[in-house]
Amino acid sequence: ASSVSSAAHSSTSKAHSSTSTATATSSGAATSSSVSQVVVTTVTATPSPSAAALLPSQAVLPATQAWCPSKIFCAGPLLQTINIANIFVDPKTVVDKPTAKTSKVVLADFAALPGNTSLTEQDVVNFVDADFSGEGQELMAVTLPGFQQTPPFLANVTDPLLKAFAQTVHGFWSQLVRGTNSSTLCDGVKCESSLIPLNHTFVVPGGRFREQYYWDSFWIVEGLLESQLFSIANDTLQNFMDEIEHFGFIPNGGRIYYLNRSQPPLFIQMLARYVAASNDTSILTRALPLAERELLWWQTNRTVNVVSPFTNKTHAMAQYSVTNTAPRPESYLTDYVTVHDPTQPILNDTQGAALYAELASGAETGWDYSSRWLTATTGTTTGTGLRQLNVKGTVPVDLNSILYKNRLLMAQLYGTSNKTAAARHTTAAAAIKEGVLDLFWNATKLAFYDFNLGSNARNDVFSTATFYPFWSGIFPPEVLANATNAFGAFSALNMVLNRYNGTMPVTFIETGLQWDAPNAWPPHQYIALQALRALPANVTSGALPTPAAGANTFSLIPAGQLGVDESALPVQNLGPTTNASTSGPTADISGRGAGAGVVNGGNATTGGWANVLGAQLANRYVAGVLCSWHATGGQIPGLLPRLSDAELNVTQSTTNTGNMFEKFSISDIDSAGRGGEYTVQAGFGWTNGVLLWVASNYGGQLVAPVCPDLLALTASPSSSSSAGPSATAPGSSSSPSTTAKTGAAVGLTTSSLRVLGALVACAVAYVAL
Ligand SMILES: OC[C@H]1O[C@H](O[C@H]2O[C@H](CO)[C@@H](O)[C@H](O)[C@H]2O)[C@H](O)[C@@H](O)[C@@H]1O
Repeated sequence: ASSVSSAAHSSTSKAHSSTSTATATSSGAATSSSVSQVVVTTVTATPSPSAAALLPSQAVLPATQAWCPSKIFCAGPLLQTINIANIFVDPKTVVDKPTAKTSKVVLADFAALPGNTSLTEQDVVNFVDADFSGEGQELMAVTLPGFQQTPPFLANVTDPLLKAFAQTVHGFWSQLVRGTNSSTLCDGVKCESSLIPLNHTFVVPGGRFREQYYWDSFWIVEGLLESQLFSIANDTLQNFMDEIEHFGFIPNGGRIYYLNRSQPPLFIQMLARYVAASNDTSILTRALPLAERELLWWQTNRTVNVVSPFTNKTHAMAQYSVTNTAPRPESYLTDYVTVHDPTQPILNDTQGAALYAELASGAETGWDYSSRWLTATTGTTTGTGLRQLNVKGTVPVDLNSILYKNRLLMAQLYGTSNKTAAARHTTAAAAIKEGVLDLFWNATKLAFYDFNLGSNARNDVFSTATFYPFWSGIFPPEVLANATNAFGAFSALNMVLNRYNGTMPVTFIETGLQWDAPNAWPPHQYIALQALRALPANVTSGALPTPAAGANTFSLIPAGQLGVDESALPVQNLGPTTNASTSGPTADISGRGAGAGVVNGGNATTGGWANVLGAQLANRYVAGVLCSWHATGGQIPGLLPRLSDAELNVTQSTTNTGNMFEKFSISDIDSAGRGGEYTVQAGFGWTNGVLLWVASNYGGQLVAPVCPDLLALTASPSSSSSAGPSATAPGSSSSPSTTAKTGAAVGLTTSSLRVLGALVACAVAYVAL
């Protein structure tokens, strides 16, 4: 890097709300040419009312984790004490702060704090302020090399507003591209940091996710390739290759506290997409041996033999399974509370350790957390739900579909250059495919479900994981047999498009977990779209089925597929005091017929049912991203005026310039998803990547959406969803919602953690007595 100037806003704690700006100069470790000014952190300090209060007593420390030896950033007395003090809104903040002093001095300062019985929150605040610096300070923004204002894919987008929006999103890469700042990087002596320094430029998801993430990068790379930012895509791959070389696998994210786990293994898919888009086959010399190594890691560390109760055949299948007996450092308080929850039965050390392993395994899935991983789906508050995690007892359909596709891509990438290796991967793929069809496919319900090792049967939670085998090219014989069955496998998506304003939710179960209803995530819209595109033409060329008179699109779904009754489906609001009906013909808020009248579904599309659903979902995705961005302050000069302050006040966005959210909602298109253990993040890598991919691939079919009227939203008391055209006027102007919107934060945050923290304090005190 030639010139460097990085400004990092470092908010320290809730009790001390000062903000500092550090300017650093460096030669930089990033490969790109120059560095621009950027704010790299997002945490807002909030004053605590209880700074003078004594800290609650603590549970016994968990075992030290061999994989995470830092006495500062890994499980141990220092991290537990800071978390018990609960001085940050987000427990990830402190583990992303490099120390301001040597490790030795930090540990000595910690040891010098008053003993547990007289330690106050203010003592901990003072300690953190004195001994740690700003989170994310080891990273710097870098200027994108080869950035084109008008990349070729924009020519595919015909609607002028959407063309301009896609171009705006293309410009957002500059806000998310990072390099390691060698001048602020800790050497482990002068200071210590949790960052895994990377040699090459990378793109972060955004918000609290300040580092490179594994599976997020797949959708980021899809977008980078549309933007023709080939060198950044290459850099991303080089970083992953460095990690495989160094660690033997790709960690969840670029911090040492992620080193006990991976994430959905999409490196080979990124590699194949990069080679196809750039024609740069030279990368394969380094990449193929390392891809082999990654596959071997999954085979050695994450594979179980499953004897099928259906065919009695034995299949070697992959699962997410992490060895871990302590809270995740980045979610320390959350995990600690889950294990020590006083409203739940007391767990002994072995049970607590097993639950910590489940929590880490859940994070490895990328779907942290979901009813997919629970042994039961009742009693579903976050606390009680997570007690029921059964990730290690689950064989997931999406993971095995990804590995199947990885094997096929490896065979393709070797091609004729190494026929033996190609044949080996083709054989491995065939074995996985056999296992996927045997263990996960339910030929009656026409859907794929995870396999439960405990019950030796398929689970019945229907989720977007059902689309992964289709995306990877695995088609059950029933689907290949006829169009009715093929549609049946996608009939839930058809129902969503007709019955709701938003996109495909993860599941139809509302648990408060972020990978459940009502949340709809960008990666899954992409997978569903790709699954539709992958279906063979002979089963997709017919018209979109329509419900019988008096029925709605729920009736087109095979019996039992969703695992929930129609009356238990999420509700769609139609106005301040009106919900769509939960049964009968008016439960569909759209018009009927092949593509006609689906809210924000674009113009009627010609072609078979899969094309129609694809175009509708693509339009719906763009509607959700654009409307929520506009509702939080986004504007496009000359095409999309900024909303008035009165309107932006509804989303608390009067000083904002538009959020690209990480997750969305089945029913709201003007706000983000909700729930989970951290507040909704904006940025956002995969949202942008999928938006650009959709713009490129569906550009001619995209029509500017009708966004909800925000002022109408303030008209009424609380409700969970918003904003949709009324049932009588599909596709027309918006109708009101009842939700107080927020452009920034939703979910289990400080106050709920404080309450839980207090409960835990009581419980621990009680146990101590
Ligand atoms: O800090 C809690 C958890 O946060 C991450 O998970 C979520 O964000 C990731 C980045 O966008 C995404 O890859 C993942 O699917 C999300 O659920 C992190 O990956 C977890 O390991 C972490 O514990």
